[in-house]
This record gives sequence, structure tokens and C-alpha cells, in this order.
Amino acid sequence: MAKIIQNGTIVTAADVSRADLLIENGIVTAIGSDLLRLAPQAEVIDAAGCYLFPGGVDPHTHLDMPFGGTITADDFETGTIAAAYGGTTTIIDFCLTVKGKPLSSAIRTWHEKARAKAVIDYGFHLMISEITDEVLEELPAIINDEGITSFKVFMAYKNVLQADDGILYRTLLSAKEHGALVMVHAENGDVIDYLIRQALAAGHTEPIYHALTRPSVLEGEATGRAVRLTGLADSQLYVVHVTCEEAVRQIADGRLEGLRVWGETCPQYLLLDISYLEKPDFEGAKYVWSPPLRAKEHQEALWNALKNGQLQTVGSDQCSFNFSGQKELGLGDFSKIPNGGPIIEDRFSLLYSEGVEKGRLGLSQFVDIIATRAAKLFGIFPQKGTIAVGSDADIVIFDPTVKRVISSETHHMNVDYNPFEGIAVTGVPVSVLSRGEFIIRDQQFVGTPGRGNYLRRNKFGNTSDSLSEKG
Ligand SMILES: NC(=O)NCCC(=O)O
Ligand SMILES: [Zn+2]
Ligand SMILES: [Zn+2]
Repeated sequence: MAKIIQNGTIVTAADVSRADLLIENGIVTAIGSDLLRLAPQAEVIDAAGCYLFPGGVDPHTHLDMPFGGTITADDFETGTIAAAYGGTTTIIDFCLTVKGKPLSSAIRTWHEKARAKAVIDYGFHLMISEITDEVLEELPAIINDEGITSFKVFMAYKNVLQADDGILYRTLLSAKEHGALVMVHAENGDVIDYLIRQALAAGHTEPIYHALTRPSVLEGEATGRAVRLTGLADSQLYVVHVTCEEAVRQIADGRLEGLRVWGETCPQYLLLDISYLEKPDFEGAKYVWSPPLRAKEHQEALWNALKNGQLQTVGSDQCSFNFSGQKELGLGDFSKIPNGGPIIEDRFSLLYSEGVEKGRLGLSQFVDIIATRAAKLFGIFPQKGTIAVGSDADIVIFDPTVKRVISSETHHMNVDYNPFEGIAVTGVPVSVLSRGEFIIRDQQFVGTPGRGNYLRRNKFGNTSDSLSEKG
């Protein structure tokens, strides 16, 4: 049945306007006033006092993923339900390949994990565990047949996932040739490996040593190396989970020179700092991410970089492990703490509350960062990431006046803690539509697992928007 959303304020990355929306067959078909003229039978939804945002696009999630000897606590069902509660209607999840096996078998596995469970639409990046000649040969088919047009290469996690510079360079060349975007985890894995072994040999086993063995200079160095290799290959690069001023500077310098380089940060790096890793009773393990949380002054650098466009997106890097039984695998050895945390639900609200409410970001800038830019970079715009005639009706009806306090007692992620426990946020996604269907209505989940569609993404540079993607 057609729907009309009335009396809301529509916010896109381009403008803010008071207008009504007509939704038919899952698509926005008109924006304006007096829309009942066009669809007299439509269900009318009153959004007075609310913003209408495009559904969030989270470009960085790890659901149902084996990592560090365990498997993430959230799968495609719990993870996407939590995402929906939080105002995110599209995710791009990392399909982890298996060493020695064809890429296509990992992709099959990821489809099986997602198909019957996802409640929102989803695409895949490929997270390549080992890049060999065979893997490089397989990439063009993955891009063309699967619509997977971005690959993550690791410069860290030595002896597990790390690729060397030659491999990164060849991946950049292949991406340029076939129309893909290379994503990079930029930390100097060789030096980190040495520092970890030194720390453990000296008997330093606590969570704080996770951060102390991964100093920001090693993220800056690796980021600079990746940016320079991208320039040499005349390719395109997206640096995931940027945490520090040194890395921002490398990305900004590359962009100033006209290189096709973009950067993502995450809520944890904007809001939490290294002191959290020193919490007693091993609680610091809850705050173990790679790269790690940094000294507080880096937060200002990241906010400024978002504001002035040096960084373009905020991903959740959702990668949840329970404290009990999972993070605890690192008791007695910080290097065995599974990396990552549960953020998929709170990414949208945290960025609104800490960004827009606190005057760090404008409304349209918020939409660009939370939805539009990722949709453009990853080849799903304008189907996703905006409110426009012809776009999917993925809409968040957002009340900017309601306040709530984040807590694991009330969150919907399948995990026993929340890293933002006790933080108050202003603004709540009251109702969320995905392709015109309510999946959250009045803060209650009303969707169905399995309704989410797989998104076959456009090649990099294949839409007018990613071609002109400079800003
Ligand atoms: N970021 C993190 O700590 N965990 C997830 C895996 C990754 O993105 O490197
Ligand atoms: Zn990473
Ligand atoms: Zn990640």
C-alpha cells in the first residue's frame, strides 16, 4: 500500500526542506505537498517535529565472522535488527576469505549466512586473508559477476592476514583496471609484531599493552605508504578505521595532490580514548580495537577532519564479542583478546548527538557522512543513501528532542556490554522504513528476518556520482 509521510523535515546531503513524501512499491515517487491528490488511498504517517533522514549506510560491519579463535556474537539477524533500531538500513559486510580456497566459496558462505537472516539490505566487501596470483586472477570475476567492487587488504596482523607492499600494489593495479575500490587496514604489522613480542617477553600481558604496542606513528606510516602506492598505481584507496592525526595528515596530503583517496573513522575513535584500556578487572579488554583507541587529542583531529572533508565516512566496524568467554580469551595475553566491539546500533545516534547536537557538524554534513558518501563510494547511489524520487524508500523518522542513555540493558545487539554504556544521546530513530516497509515502528521491531536484499554494487567510477567523487 502507498504511504505518505507528512509534516517532516527532509534532510539530504544537499539540503534541508519541509516537504511530504509519497512512497509506492518501495520507492519514493513524489516529494512535495498535497500528495494525497496523487494517491488518495495512501496510508498517511505524521512526522511532525521529526527529521526524515535517508536510512544510514554502514560501510563497515563484521557479522557472523570468525576472528581470533572465536566468532562474532552478532550474526546477520541480531546485527541487522540492532542496525535497524539504530536507523541503519544498509550495511556492507566483510566477507572473509579462507586461505587456499577460491574466493567464490567464501562468497557462497557469506550469502548463506545472510540470506535467511538479514532484515535490511546488504552488500559485501571482500576481506582477503591471503593474496596470491590465483586470488588476483579471480578478482575480475568477483567484481563482474558478484557485484563485489571493494576489497580489504591488511598491512597488519602479521602471519595471519597481512599482505606485503608488492601485493598491495598489485591489488591497486587490478582494482584500477577492473573498477574496484581498495580498502586498507593501515598499520605497520612488522613493527607491531616485534613490539608485541617484546612486551610479552617483558611480562606485560594487560589490555593496555594492546594500545602501547600499536603507536599512532605506525598507523600514520602505513597510511602514507598506502597513499603513495595508490598514487603510483593511479588507483583508488579507502582507508578504513582511521584513528589518529598522523593518518589524517597522510590522507589529506594525498587528496590535496588530487589522489583518489578517502578515509573512514568510527564512533569509538571520536568518543573514547586510550585510558579505557586501563580499566581494572580486565575490563580494558572491552575497548580493544585495531588500530587502538588513542590519546584524547586525536579525537579533535578526527572531528575536524570530518568537518573539513579530509575524512568522509563513519563506519561502525561492528565486530562484537562478549566480554564473558570471548574477550576473556586474552586473559594473561593481550594479543589474544579478540579485536572489535558492538557499535552497529549506536553509530547513527552517536554521530547525530555528538556531531550535530554539539555543533560540530551541520545537518546535511551528518547525512553525507552517515549515508550518502558511503553509498556513492561503494556503488549503490542513488538507490541508497539519499531521499529522492526514484530512490529506495529507506527513511528514518528521527525525533531530535528525545533523549536516551546507551546501555547493554536496553540495546538489541547480542552482546553482554556496550562500550558507550552510560553515554546520553539526544535524538532517537522513532520509526524506520526499508524499501517503504516499516521495520521499526514507534521504536518496536516489526520487520522479518530474510527480507533484506543482497545489493550487487556498481563498479567504482561507473556512476556519474562516483566518477565525480572528489570532495
Ligand atoms: N577493527 C577491529 O578491531 N576489528 C575488526 C577487524 C578489523 O577491521 O580489522
Ligand atoms: Zn581492520
Ligand atoms: Zn573492521
